[in-house]
Amino acid sequence: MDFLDFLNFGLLDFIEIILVAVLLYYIYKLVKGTAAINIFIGIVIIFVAWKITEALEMNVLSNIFGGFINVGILALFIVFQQEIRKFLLMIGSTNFAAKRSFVKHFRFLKQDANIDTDVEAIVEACTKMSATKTGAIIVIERNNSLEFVKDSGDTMGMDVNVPTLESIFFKNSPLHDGAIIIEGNRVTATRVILPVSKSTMIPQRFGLRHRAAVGITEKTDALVLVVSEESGQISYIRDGEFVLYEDIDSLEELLQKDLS
Ligand SMILES: Nc1ncnc2c1ncn2[C@@H]1O[C@H](COP(=O)(O)OP(=O)(O)OP(=O)(O)O)[C@@H](O)[C@H]1O
Repeated sequence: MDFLDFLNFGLLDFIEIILVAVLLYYIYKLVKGTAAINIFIGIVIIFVAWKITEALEMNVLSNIFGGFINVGILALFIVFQQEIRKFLLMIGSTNFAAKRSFVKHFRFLKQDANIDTDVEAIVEACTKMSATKTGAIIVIERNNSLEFVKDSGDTMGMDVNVPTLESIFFKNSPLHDGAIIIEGNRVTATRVILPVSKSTMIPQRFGLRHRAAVGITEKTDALVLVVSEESGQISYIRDGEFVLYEDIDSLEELLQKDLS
């Protein structure tokens, strides 16, 4: 009855299949639209070629392909450095309510993050800048630290309110270039240079400002609002993707929810 062994399908097998599916989904989400997908396909092709040449006893070729594969896990860590980092961040900042409230207990360590963000003021400032086609990029920190990008700009300590946000991005202001970082209800940095996304999924009409917004949300769980200088359009970017919303009230609701 050995050949029927595969029918002994237990609960653990079922759970394993679900977990593998979840893992594959996250890997796909990670490499979707990036150069990593081509590298991944390349590795799979070399692996298949290695197995075929090994089975056909084509020793020279199989040794060459085998040599590539045997460089192994170390090469994978180097090639997929960014993706592995993002993967770990993604796991670390999963939206489980329990995890979020757990992280919140440690927020007392950061004074700024302890105070609720004035979402209403941020959205109102964006609406006003949208009407005057004033370009802006506002990054709101959540659980992942943004310290690594803050260094590229100027350290600030201003309360979040409509006049402050408007005056930062006012075209003739010395602070208007680059992004601002908001922690809790404070603008803690201005003129910040964010990492630019290399994703091929971003439509051509979007320039560097929008790519920078996607870039920082690919690497961290920050939320970003962008006001386009060209069209006045307000974009909401989270987890490396543009979040669609119906009107300005639903944008405010979305932000409130994502920050709670
Ligand atoms: N890496 C970056 N980090 C932060 N801000 C950036 C970055 N790159 C560009 N910006 C900001 O975006 C501004 C304009 O960029 P660009 O016109 O290419 O963006 P865009 O996405 O087309 O936006 P818009 O619709 O407003 O023109 C720059 O002047 C700068 O303030």
